[in-house]
Formats: sequence, structure tokens, C-alpha cells
Amino acid sequence: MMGGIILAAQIKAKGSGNDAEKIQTICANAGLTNKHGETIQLKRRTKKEWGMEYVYRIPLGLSFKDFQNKLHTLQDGLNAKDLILQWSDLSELRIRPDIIKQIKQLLKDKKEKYKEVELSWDGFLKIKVFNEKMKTNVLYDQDLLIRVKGWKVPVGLDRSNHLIKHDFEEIPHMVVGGGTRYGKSNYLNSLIVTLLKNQLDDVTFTLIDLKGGVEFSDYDGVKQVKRVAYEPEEALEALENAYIDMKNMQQHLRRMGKKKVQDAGINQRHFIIIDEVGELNPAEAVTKDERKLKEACQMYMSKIARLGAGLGFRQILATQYPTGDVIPRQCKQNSDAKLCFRVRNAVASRVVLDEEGAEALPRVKGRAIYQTDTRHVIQSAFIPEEEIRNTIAPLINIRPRKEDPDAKSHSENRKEHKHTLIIEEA
Ligand SMILES: Nc1ncnc2c1ncn2[C@@H]1O[C@H](COP(=O)(O)OP(=O)(O)OP(=O)(O)O)[C@@H](O)[C@H]1O
Repeated sequence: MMGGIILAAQIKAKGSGNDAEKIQTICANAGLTNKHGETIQLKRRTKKEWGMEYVYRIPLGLSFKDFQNKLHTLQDGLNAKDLILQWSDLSELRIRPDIIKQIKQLLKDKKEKYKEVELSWDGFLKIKVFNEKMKTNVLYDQDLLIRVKGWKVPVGLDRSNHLIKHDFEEIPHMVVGGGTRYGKSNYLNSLIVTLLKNQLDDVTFTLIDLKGGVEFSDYDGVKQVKRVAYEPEEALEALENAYIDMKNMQQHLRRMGKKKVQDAGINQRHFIIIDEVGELNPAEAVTKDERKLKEACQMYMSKIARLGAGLGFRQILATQYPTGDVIPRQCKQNSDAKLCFRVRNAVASRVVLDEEGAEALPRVKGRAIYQTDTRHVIQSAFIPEEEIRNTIAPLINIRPRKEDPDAKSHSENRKEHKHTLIIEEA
């Protein structure tokens, strides 16, 4: 019986975790060859604590992008289950009466094991094949928060559990994309909470919530939140006001003879966050007036993206519909940071990241590609509702206007999206 099982499993004496040949075959079969039929050449392989790193020379005529576009082919190929037992696997067996059970377990473990792959480029193609799947749960907590200072916010943990941070002083604007329910709003909440916790005295927000008021309404009334807009008309007003503030800052700096807020020692930063920017797409407008309104919104967004950086204005645009014109061109060009959760297809990935890849992310909530001049696959931190509530509760101080005979309660106003509120100093 035992002999039967061992025979059924082929035994390959190639050493642990060696996928070099398989990678080469997959690349050749996937058409990653030049017109002379040359494919990648292995330069070296290194065993790491997380798995194996393979370094290849790529043939002339192919680019790194060609390989990136085939990432899922590579990953699927490496995970094709052939149930091969290697010598190193057998070394895990113990000569005991339950040896058959051990072998069955070994085969089962192998079947369930999933190798994740990451590609990078430094003049050579680096292919990392990981032994373990990446974490699927990272909690937003105090331990994470103390690791970011100033205008930095956590983006997420990479595969080696290294915290990737985004610095809004270095890269002022960001585009966030991803299919529905993969974690955009969670990420935006973690970003707002981080800035409220770390930059309470200097941060201002304009929040534009075009998802029916479900995402940002909790912040309505927070002293640091200048405005929450829920409808495109309100979005226009909010963007116009932000733009006016930005122009005022520009004049103020001019009078001081300075070009940037940093040079003038001005610490205030104003974040304009729009969740779902697709709702402001003029191409989707039904009437002429609606189109005009959305065009005006996009004009302000473009101006803020173009001029805002040195004036202390940061813009974060989030969308679950990454199609061609959802993100105004100027906003995209001025956003050097992109965060993209899983999307349906390569076209959507290109809209957000300018590259493919986000369509090949695993179906894991919070998993995303963070792209600046480098690319990181991260698991963003999950922020519990309670954490959000505990952060904002002490900052809310609202009462209806006394002089307004029709004064309504805060919650009534929120439902109607009208803001006849005054905010007291907290
Ligand atoms: N980083 C994360 N880790 C674990 N779970 C997460 C994470 N982010 C989000 N989730 C889970 O996924 C659900 C959907 O997340 P979220 O509301 O942020 O998605 P979304 O991309 O904004 O969706 P939509 O575009 O449909 O509004 C959350 O309720 C939460 O349970």
C-alpha cells in the first residue's frame, strides 16, 4: 500500500522549491520569446526565507511589461497541481506506524498550497515565488498608527510584513480604484482617521460622498471637516469653495514672496476626497445641465490637481468604475500615487495604474497594488467602525442654529443633505 502511494507520487530529485525550469517552459509556451525564438535565461536563483528568487536575463525585443502582462499565466502555471513529491518533502516523514497518514497529509498540503508570484525589474527580471500566501487580515490599530508620522499614512503591509507608507508631502495627490467591495472606502476611512489622529491641528477635509451618503456622513460635523457634499450640485459648491481657498492661499504666498507652503512655514493641509468620482463624469450625464455641472466639477478637480501641491491642497479621487474618462486627464497626470484594489479586467487596471496587474490580484478584500515609481502589492489595514467612531466622537460639536426657527436636528439634516449647522470650536 505504502509503496503504491509513493509510486503514485512522482519523486523529483531537484531540491526544494526549484521552479526555474517550469518558469522557463511557461514563458516559452506563453509566447514570451523574441522573433529568434529566444526566451529568458536564468542568471541565478536564491533560496530566501519566504521562498525562491529567480533572476533572469530577458531576450532583446521583450520588455518587463510583456512579462507583467503574463503574471497570471505564470502564477497559474506554477500552481498547476501535479502532486509531485520532492526529496525534501519526504524528509518530513517520520518512520512511525502512521506513515501512510503522513503521506496522505503531505499530498493534501501540497494540493492546498498556493504559490504567489511577484515580478520586478532592475535590468534583470526578478521572479519571486513565495512559499506562503500573503496575510489576508491586517488590523488598523495603535501599533500600526505609531509607525506613521507627519503627513504619512499607512498603505498596507507587503509580503514581508513591511509597512508601506504614503507621504502626502512627497506625493500630494492619489487615485484609488478597485472593483466594488474590495476595500476602497475602508482605505479612505483609515486615511482620514490617521490624519485626524496625527495632524489634528493642521488638517482640513472637504469630503465628497457620491455613494448616497453612506461613507462620509459620519464625519459631518467634525471641526476639521469643512464640508461634506452628497450630491453633484453640492460637490460643485464644495469644489468651488476649495478652489477659492486655494487661490487665497496662492495670493497669501505671493504676498509673502514664497512659492510653496513649506517655504512659508505654513503647516495647514487641505484634503479633498471624492468617493465615487465616476458620478462626476460628464460623459454619463443625461441632461445638458447635468453635463455642464459635471464639467465644472472636473474643471475644479483639474485645477486643484495642477496647482494644489505647493499650496497645501491634496486630492484623492476614488472610483469603482475605472473606464477611460472617469478620472480627468490632468488629475491622473498629477497623481503620482495610485492604489488599485482588484478590478475586473486589464483595461480597468490600466485606467488606474497605467499598467495591467490589478486584474490578476487574488480575490482578497484589502489586497491592492500601490504604485508610485515603484510597485508594491499590499494588504491594506482593516479599520473597525468602532475605531472610526472613537476617533471622531470627541471632535464633533454641533448644534442647530438658534436663530433659525426651522432648525432641524443633525440627523434630519443629514438625511436631506442640507447643512444649516454651525460648528463650535471643539
Ligand atoms: N483591508 C481590509 N481587510 C479586510 N477586509 C476588508 C478590508 N477592506 C474592506 N474589507 C471588507 O470589505 C467590505 C467592503 O469594503 P469597502 O466598503 O471598503 O469596499 P469598497 O471598495 O468601497 O466597495 P464599494 O465600491 O462597493 O463601496 C468591508 O465591509 C469589509 O468587511
